[in-house]
Amino acid sequence: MTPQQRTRIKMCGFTREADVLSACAAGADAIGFVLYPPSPRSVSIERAAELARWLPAFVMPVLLFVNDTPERIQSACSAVPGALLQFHGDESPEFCAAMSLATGRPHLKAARIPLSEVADFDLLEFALLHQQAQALLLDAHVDGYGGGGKTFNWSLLPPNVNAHLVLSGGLTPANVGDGIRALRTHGLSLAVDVSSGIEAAKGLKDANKIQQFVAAVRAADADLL
Ligand SMILES: O=C(O)c1ccccc1NCC(=O)[C@H](O)[C@H](O)COP(=O)(O)O
Repeated sequence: MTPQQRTRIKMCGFTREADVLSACAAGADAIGFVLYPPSPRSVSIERAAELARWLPAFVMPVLLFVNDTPERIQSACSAVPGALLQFHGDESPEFCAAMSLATGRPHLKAARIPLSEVADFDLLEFALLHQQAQALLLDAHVDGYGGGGKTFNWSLLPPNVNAHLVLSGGLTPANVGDGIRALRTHGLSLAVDVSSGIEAAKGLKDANKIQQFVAAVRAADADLL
């Protein structure tokens, strides 16, 4: 039986102070900064540190990496106190665990799930491999590793995954309730993660969409809790 907990919300890909403030005011639990230069949402370590200083107590900064170096990960952790790490590339379980140990920071590991052959993705095996992760972020497999604004077929994921789950990939105010209902009992707990669905353009968030997204999550929880 999955413990009945409210759905926590991570919002990702921030580049502007005003957007960070909007997300925190709306009720985001975590704010992600993309430290992957090829992404249009990418910020420097210094910029991430500047933006993270606007976070109130108890709103978690998340630093997102794709196949990065231990040195740059360590440098980013020094610049952004208390940040959670998110590994969104091809990082091995050993690398992720070693970086959490070296930095003292928990990590999320992204599972990039094929859009069509979801059934071919062995989530139970992935969870077993990444047991050291604080949670698994279930994202759609898109070109460029992430932030693609596409959903995968949630109904094809197995239940009873022995991990905390973060549903990601193509979530919007219109569909996030369905995602919560589809996956609420699949893991030890459920959170949601969004980037494209709260944007006016890549890296530029829309305050109304942010508020609508949070309201939709709260409404889904109210139905289920
Ligand atoms: O957001 C990006 O540009 C990005 C680039 C490369 C790797 C990961 C990236 N984002 C990771 C996230 O956590 C996103 O929130 C997640 O992929 C969902 O994005 P979206 O489908 O746009 O909501």
